[in-house]
Amino acid sequence: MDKNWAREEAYLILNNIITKDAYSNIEIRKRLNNSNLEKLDKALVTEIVNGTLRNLIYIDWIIKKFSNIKLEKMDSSIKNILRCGIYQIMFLDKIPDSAVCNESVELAKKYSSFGSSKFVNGLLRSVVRSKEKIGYPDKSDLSQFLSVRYSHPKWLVEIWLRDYGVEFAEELMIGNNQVPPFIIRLNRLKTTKEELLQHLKASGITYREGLYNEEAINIRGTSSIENLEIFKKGYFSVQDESSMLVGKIMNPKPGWRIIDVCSAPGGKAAHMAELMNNEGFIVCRDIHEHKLELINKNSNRLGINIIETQLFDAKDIDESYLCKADGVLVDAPCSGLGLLRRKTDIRWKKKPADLHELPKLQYRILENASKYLKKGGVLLYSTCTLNKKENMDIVRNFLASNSDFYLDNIKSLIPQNLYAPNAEEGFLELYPNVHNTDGFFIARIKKR
Ligand SMILES: C[S@@+](CC[C@H](N)C(=O)[O-])C[C@H]1O[C@@H](n2cnc3c(N)ncnc32)[C@H](O)[C@@H]1O
Repeated sequence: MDKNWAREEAYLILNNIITKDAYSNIEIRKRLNNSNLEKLDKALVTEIVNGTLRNLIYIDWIIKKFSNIKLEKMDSSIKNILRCGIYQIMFLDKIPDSAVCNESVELAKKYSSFGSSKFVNGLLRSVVRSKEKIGYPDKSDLSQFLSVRYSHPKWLVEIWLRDYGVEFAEELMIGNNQVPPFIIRLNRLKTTKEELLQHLKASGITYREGLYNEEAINIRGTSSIENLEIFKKGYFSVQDESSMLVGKIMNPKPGWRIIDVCSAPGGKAAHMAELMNNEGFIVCRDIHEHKLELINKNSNRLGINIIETQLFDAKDIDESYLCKADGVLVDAPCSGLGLLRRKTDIRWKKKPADLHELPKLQYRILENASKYLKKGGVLLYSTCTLNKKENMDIVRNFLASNSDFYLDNIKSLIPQNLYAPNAEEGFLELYPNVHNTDGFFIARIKKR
């Protein structure tokens, strides 16, 4: 295994994510799919990039502690070399600290200058010398302490302290720093569970059952899922169990007409089509044309032919669909704060201002979408965020102004082993620290 190469690749990927604003999950997948590195090296690259991003606030706090140059003034390549180095020193046992220092110095010479390599050497060696006593900021400023301790932005810590209290907020942040499980969803239109499991085994992939959904399989042992023949044949999709619960709680029947107003890339629509045994009709809309293409490609791969894609802005109303649908899905654009484990860059790329406009947009989309529903139809509102203003507040406001709608008891629709204290009230909140899923919100609303 060539650790040097792997660590250079990790630095290059991290640099692209931070300086070119690339999405962490997409950048890692793209670079590793095209790389000649071996499987173990690829795993190390992923670990260093995601680990550094997950712990970025803490790592930057350490750099500030040891540097006589202000972080903001530092050359970005040097900053990112230091970040990768400090992650390895503080969090990884498998690489000796001296090797990390030496290789970071070589990277600094290659991607910056000889002078900067001396700075990198000095700083990293100081970190190594004091690593046992670096600690965290003082607890007198609790949100600052938690922000650095768990590498979450201070503004987000403050929202969660307000919404959940200290103990739960802290547990949530610990949950967000865990490596998430890799879950796939069996496609019963194409294969059986037994057959899929045999194929996984034959491809050297280890697996266990999902936690909540019988079509969920938790897998390990592959870094390039798209290259697998069984993926190309449409035997499965990649989807977290939280998202699968959207389909389960919609509980669509064969023959239903469904409108998915914010549908791309179409994971939940495809699941609903599978649950409907590919019988009925699903209109998938989005405002981004290129994303609709992904839905079409995915439907073909999965053998689904009941999905039709349409470019349509959910802020507008389509008179031709009024009172026509058995089910309407509003999987709303949101702040994505439930995905911190998976999309490791979200926590420092997101800004508080990004959250301000969302509730207005979400409310408008929900209100418009509700008009497409038949009497007795199901309106499902979901987000992958953990922010009450984008979740229950939207649903409550909607119900307050639309008396012909009510929250529907979902107890019989969710797995018995799922902790869901609000199921009878018609909604579900999922948390990484409680459910080991992405953070998610789902409400099932019915029209009288
Ligand atoms: C959370 S994602 C949907 C994920 C999808 N349901 C799935 O399971 O794959 C939200 C989607 O809403 C789309 N979107 C954002 N604003 C929209 C609008 N005004 N009208 C329609 N779609 C919108 C985004 O492009 C994005 O694809």
